[in-house]
Amino acid sequence: MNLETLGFTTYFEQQLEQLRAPFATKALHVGRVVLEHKHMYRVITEQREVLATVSGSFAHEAIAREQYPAVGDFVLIEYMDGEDRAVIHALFTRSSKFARKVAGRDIEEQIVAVNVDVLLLVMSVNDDFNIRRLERYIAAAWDSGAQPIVVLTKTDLCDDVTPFIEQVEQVAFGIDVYAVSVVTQHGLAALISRLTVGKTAALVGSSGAGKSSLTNALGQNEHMQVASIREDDAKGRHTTTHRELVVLPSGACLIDTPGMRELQLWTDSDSVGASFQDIEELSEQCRFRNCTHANEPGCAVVEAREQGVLTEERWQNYVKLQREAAYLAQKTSRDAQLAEKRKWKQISKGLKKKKR
Ligand SMILES: Nc1nc2c(ncn2[C@@H]2O[C@H](COP(=O)(O)OP(=O)(O)OP(=O)(O)O)[C@@H](O)[C@H]2O)c(=O)[nH]1
Ligand SMILES: [Zn+2]
Repeated sequence: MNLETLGFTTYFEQQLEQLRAPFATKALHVGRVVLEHKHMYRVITEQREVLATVSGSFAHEAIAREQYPAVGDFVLIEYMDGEDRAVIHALFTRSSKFARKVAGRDIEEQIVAVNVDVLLLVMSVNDDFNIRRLERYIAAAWDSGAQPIVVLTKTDLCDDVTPFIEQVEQVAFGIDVYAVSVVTQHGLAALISRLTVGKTAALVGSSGAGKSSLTNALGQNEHMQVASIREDDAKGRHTTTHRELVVLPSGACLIDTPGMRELQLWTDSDSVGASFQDIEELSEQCRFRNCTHANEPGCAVVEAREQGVLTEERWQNYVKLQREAAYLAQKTSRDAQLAEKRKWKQISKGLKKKKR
């Protein structure tokens, strides 16, 4: 598998020399993480597939969880002699990142996939069709750095997809919409033509939206099987797992991880704004620059709502997402402050000990 097929674009190539420099005496290879085990990574290189762990100094320098490799990452690895094992020495800077909130008191980011170029927002045209949910996904996509694409599935189940596409286009500015059916194959070729060599795509969408069916339809005759990998666990039992990054016959890579499938919002106010450009544009027409769109005179947002140009549902969803983004921003900075405080406590404790 050559590096280009693995999605190693000029963005990553440009980092190579600098990243390699500190390891001049080592024979390093570029690889891509296709699966994350506990403290172990399945990595594909031009030559082979290996199981890799991070080096001691890598672990020493990685403080936050997000500094560890994730599915989709490019890494510099060193093969271990005579085994299909390797050591990860360095991580390439990511082009995009998907994270979710981890349940618990502290809000921690858990990375679910990285280096995704195209995010396929999968939604069916039957009972799963939900414009408000789509708005959330679009905000998350812009936030990550990936380009969103809407994929409406199961078109064979409705007589006319036009009204669905029109509804989507009203909330998805500048985003391409594809309507497909895996039953009739309708629209698949057009979607596949977007998934070319060097691109990495990922799927999000609710349960039953048709993600697995779509993956199978896109992955026919694939080079790198979605098929299971047999391995032995710590107790010597055979287990099977799946690669979470595969190369499609069209040449693109496809990431499909459980975390990605149930992606939640981890977003900021800017990306909410990016997916509600109509509201941002209206705000600029308000008489007062710091208009809260509540009851100020000359408010363009209120006017648009009254005239029905801006629907009540869309406005409410915008307010809700902004509130969530504000809450997260506040919570994150408070957690960061507390962490900083703890760190200095540790340091001053250490100093006191030394003095004694
Ligand atoms: N009629 C029709 N049914 C479809 C189509 N695509 C998927 N389905 C059906 O929809 C159901 C759900 O599809 P899946 O591909 O399993 O959905 P999913 O998004 O992977 O669901 P999770 O695995 O729960 O996340 C299955 O019964 C599929 O057979 C389609 O194009 N047309
Ligand atoms: Zn206003």
